Amino acid sequence: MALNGKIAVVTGAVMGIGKAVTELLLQNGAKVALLDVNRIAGESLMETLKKQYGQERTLLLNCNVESDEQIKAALQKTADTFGGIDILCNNAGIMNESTWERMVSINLMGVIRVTYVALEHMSKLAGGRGGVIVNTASLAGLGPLLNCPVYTATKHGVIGFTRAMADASTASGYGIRVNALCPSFVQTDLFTNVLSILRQSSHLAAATHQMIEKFGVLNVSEVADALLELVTDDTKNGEALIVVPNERNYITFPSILK
Ligand SMILES: NC(=O)C1=CN([C@@H]2O[C@H](COP(=O)(O)OP(=O)(O)OC[C@H]3O[C@@H](n4cnc5c(N)ncnc54)[C@H](O)[C@@H]3O)[C@@H](O)[C@H]2O)C=CC1
Ligand SMILES: CCCCCC(=O)CC\C=C/C=C/C=C/[C@@H](O)[C@@H](O)CCCC(=O)O
Repeated sequence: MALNGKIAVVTGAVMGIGKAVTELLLQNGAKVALLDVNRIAGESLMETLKKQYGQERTLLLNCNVESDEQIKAALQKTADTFGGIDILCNNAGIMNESTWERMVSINLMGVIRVTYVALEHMSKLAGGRGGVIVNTASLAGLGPLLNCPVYTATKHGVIGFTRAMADASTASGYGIRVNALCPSFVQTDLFTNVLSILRQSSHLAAATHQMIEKFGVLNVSEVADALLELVTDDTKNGEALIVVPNERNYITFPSILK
């Protein structure tokens, strides 16, 4: 998929990975609707983006992915403003085991909610143009993080949902590719906050620090570049792309499960 003129929706767009993804999509000619709950950071980012990319290529929408009503309004506003939706980056997520039900509602259910509303705009069966959906999972979606079992579960769920939706799209003729991005640790506020929590209490802090040592810490640009590959490579559907520093690999799932 060539990005010039394409219309993208990014959730969790104003900080961290989502901000890097938004900027890379804009650099490649796309228009971007930024969906987030952080108004202050969003308005500050929009000032920068409008100076760099003009007034017409970005749209900031206050949208909590826990709210079906807010999601429907945001995607309708995007379609009305830009003329449709071609790309969806389900990126919004948190890591807080002490509010695990909210984490499930955002990390997994949020991906499901936004995907289902986006199908009404993107699917060729609904009059859409087709397109691509990339869900930000995690390396913790492929293997367990012992200090955050519920976070692990949400990311495993994102990958399972991604692969099932990819197969459903192919079988149904939606014209939409659906892929998952599985980064290791990434230098963002989410990661910094986790480290501060570990310092305070977790008896599993040592094990987590060992994993950080083992897998390394990515910068957000490396993650955004990997997402761009999933967006632009029309051969990719139902894939899970692992991203670690200086390396990217597509996971091969057991053939019995294909
Ligand atoms: N930072 C890391 O080490 C890794 C992060 N990930 C995943 O990447 C995604 C982005 O994480 P980061 O950029 O690190 O986090 P971040 O905390 O830097 O940014 C997350 C963004 O999502 C927004 N957000 C949070 N809850 C929301 C909601 N209910 N509705 C709409 N927006 C909401 C926040 O306001 C923020 O702008 C998450 O899904 C996370 O699980 C995956 C692997 C590693
Ligand atoms: C705890 C902070 C979570 C931050 C957000 C993330 O999603 C980071 C995920 C990064 C890495 C996850 C690694 C998971 C590894 C497991 O699959 C397991 O293989 C670890 C085994 C480690 C070892 O070999 O000892």
